[in-house]
Amino acid sequence: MTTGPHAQNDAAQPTGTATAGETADYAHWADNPYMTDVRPIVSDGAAPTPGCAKRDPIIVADGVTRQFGALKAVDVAHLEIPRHKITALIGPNGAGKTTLFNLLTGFDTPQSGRWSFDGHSLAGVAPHKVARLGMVRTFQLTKVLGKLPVIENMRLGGAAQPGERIYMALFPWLWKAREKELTEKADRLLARFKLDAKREDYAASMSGGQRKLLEMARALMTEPSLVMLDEPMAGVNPALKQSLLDHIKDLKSEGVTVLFVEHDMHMVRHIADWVVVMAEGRVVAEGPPDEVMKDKAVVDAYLGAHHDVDLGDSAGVAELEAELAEDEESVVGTQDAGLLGEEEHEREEKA
Ligand SMILES: Nc1ncnc2c1ncn2[C@@H]1O[C@H](COP(=O)(O)OP(=O)(O)OP(=O)(O)O)[C@@H](O)[C@H]1O
Repeated sequence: MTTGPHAQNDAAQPTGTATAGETADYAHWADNPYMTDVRPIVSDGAAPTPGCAKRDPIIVADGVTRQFGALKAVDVAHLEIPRHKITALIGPNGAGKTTLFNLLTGFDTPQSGRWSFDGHSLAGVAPHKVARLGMVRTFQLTKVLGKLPVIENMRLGGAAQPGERIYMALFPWLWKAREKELTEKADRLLARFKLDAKREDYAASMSGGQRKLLEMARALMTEPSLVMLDEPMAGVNPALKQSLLDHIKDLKSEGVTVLFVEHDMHMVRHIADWVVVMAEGRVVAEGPPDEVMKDKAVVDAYLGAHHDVDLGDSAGVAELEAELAEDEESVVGTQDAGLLGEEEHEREEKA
């Protein structure tokens, strides 16, 4: 697939060298300039503090607030998302991650603030126009159309915009050519995501993981330069998880910027170049995954007083769960359990 941003960002093309230790499976990324770019993500000399300036931001948000009654769901003073990188947006349940996604993509309107994508101001821009500018998203609960075959879901992802439709009605032969082009693109993407065998199946017949893949494939129909994924791993079985991870890395290797919300800390540690942490609507920490997971504000946001845990380490998390089970103030085992509760729930489901 040829994705949009590459040609237009030649000046920003990374020049880093390949990092050592890549496995044979990932050999095709070893010489890829986007995968091996080692230049700092922050702008010259800046420390990785909440709201820090980036060397090459693709999204810049200022003073974005969203209140539901008395609750300030989002209160982001300043945030920059680095171009050509994979950024994870993490935080406990209710931190405001999805609301921020909704605001940035035009699915919700903030009480205040401004934000831009690739230099275009997006305040007040409708979601379909945001997508046309090159910024697409998926949803926590997939929005594939169950009663339509997979191929139709794909074609809709690249469907004509309202103005284009009138034009096509007047000149049907143009529509035929466009439909052929859309179908070919859809088939290429289905093959890439190994969903081609499901082409004629109703989307409703697919597993949760396959629907996530379909939603991601459909998002790529518009050849975006930024893909925003809301909990891509939720409900995905372990076999498909690896494939999803690889697809996300492939996007990066093509110069696509990825921003994703995720509770799965192993995934965050495995693929994120940068992590932004939200708690109670605010950005409370930012930085490379290894450093952020040790940050006191992050550990506080997730785990209260249990400061000695490495959030990316399964043994550490298991130990913590055992500790919390004994702790009367702990939310483990209740509906507020958040990250740890989800991991426990997933294990129960697998058992
Ligand atoms: N439409 C709404 N009306 C009222 N409150 C809302 C609405 N949408 C979100 N909220 C509240 O805003 C806060 C932030 O919610 P949001 O879904 O953005 O959090 P999140 O970080 O994405 O959480 P999770 O990880 O559980 O998905 C929560 O307290 C939520 O209940």
